[in-house]
Amino acid sequence: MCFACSPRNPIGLHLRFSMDGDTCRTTFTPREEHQGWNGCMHGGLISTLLDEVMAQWLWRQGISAMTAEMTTRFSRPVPIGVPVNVESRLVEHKGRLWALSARVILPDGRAAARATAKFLTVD
Ligand SMILES: CCCCCCCC/C=C\CCCCCCCC(=O)SCCNC(=O)CCNC(=O)[C@H](O)C(C)(C)COP(=O)(O)OP(=O)(O)OC[C@H]1O[C@@H](n2cnc3c(N)ncnc32)[C@H](O)[C@@H]1OP(=O)(O)O
Repeated sequence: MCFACSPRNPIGLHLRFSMDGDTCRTTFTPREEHQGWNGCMHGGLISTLLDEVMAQWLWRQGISAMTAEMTTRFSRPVPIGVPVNVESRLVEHKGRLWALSARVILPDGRAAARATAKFLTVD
C-alpha cells in the first residue's frame, strides 16, 4: 500500500499521476498535517512528491525501478493550503540505471524544489 499513491492508504498522500508527452505530472495541496517549518510543507514530504513523480514516470513506461540516489534542492517554501504542480522527466538511461529530474512548481510558476535521482531496475 504505497504511502504516496495508494487510494487505500488511510494516512497516504493519494497522489494521482498522468503522462503529458514526455512529462509525468501530479498535483498536491499540503494540509496542516504535512507541515514542517511553521506554515510550510515538510521537506521530507516534498522529497516524497519528487521521488514518487520520478518513480511513476518509469512505472508508466513499464519499468520497475527503485530509487538508488536522490539529491533535492529546496529553493522556496511550499505554503500549507497552496496547490503545487509536480513534474518529472527522463534525463538519461544506461543499462539498469535511469536518471530523472523533477520539480515542484508554485502557482506563480516558480520552482519551490528540484531533484535529480538515479533509479535502478529491479526484477
Ligand atoms: C493494487 C495495485 C498495486 C500495484 C502496485 C504498484 C506499485 C508500484 C507503483 C508505482 C511504482 C512507484 C513506487 C515507487 C516509490 C518511490 C520509489 C522508492 O521509494 S523506492 C524505495 C527506496 N529505495 C530503496 O529502498 C532502494 C534500496 N536499495 C536497493 O534495494 C539496492 O541498492 C538497489 C536495488 C538500488 C540496487 O541493488 P542491486 O543489488 O540490484 O544492484 P547493485 O549491484 O548495488 O548495483 C548495480 C550497478 O549499479 C551501480 N549503482 C548502484 N547504485 C548506484 C548509484 N546510486 N549511482 C550510480 N551507480 C549505481 C552499481 O555500481 C552497479 O554497477 P556495476 O554493475 O558494478 O557496474
